[in-house]
Amino acid sequence: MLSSRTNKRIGQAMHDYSMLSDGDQVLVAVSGGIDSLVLAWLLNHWQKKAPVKYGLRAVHIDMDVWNQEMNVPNPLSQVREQMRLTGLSVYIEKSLPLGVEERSCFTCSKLRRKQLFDLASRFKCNKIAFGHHKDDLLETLFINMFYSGNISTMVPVQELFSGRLSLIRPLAYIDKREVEEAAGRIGLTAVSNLCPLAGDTRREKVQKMLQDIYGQIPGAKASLFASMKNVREGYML
Ligand SMILES: Nc1ncnc2c1ncn2[C@@H]1O[C@H](COP(=O)(O)OP(=O)(O)OP(=O)(O)O)[C@@H](O)[C@H]1O
Repeated sequence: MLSSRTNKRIGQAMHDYSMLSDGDQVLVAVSGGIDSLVLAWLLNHWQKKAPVKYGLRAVHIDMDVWNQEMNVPNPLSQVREQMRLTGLSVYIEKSLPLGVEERSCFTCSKLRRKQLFDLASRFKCNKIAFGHHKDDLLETLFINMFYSGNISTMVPVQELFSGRLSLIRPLAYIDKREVEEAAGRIGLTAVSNLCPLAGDTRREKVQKMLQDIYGQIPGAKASLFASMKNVREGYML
């Protein structure tokens, strides 16, 4: 159901970083956004044909605190419905409590990450799959340079806790447009994100800047992406 180009690129990323091995138990982190829905469909679909045998457990952290704050109904039934289309059942757990004074994008995502680590341990999963894609990786590279003074990004595979847990990003080689195209082919629809803090302004600024560059310099996106694999350390300060 994926285009052969998209299929090939995802396979390449999985292969380049040895993302999956026999016996892996993968916790699939599903926000309800289009990226993680496509990810869930993909991992479920590949499980049937992959040469390695792995288990899957999809989880969604219910951020009801934000729905209440925005006075909108909880979209859980939509998350369940979309997950049904991916072929995976989803375990839903309420988000950890977030004090009023702690409400920031940073704290919220830090707590969610911690909760995902706990869920992985509880479900005996050695990997957590995230829906980040190529555009996310490129934006993070620039956010880190502009705002934190370092050159780094989210990596396709990241080992934590002395290798007891790995984060994997199978969509790392495909861009947002390809994820959306895949979603269209599969018939998935994003569940809207009603977080009142949504719209990370730093990310939005960088997104706009990058779109502008891609429009002006043909091939810039491919070059920038290639640069992340081609750091000439001898020519850095
Ligand atoms: N509430 C959640 N429950 C489970 N996993 C989540 C949740 N929110 C985010 N994630 C995971 O973290 C990744 C990045 O989160 P981010 O907030 O950037 O995603 P999003 O843009 O809201 O949704 P998506 O990436 O699914 O389109 C998601 O792709 C997903 O794997």
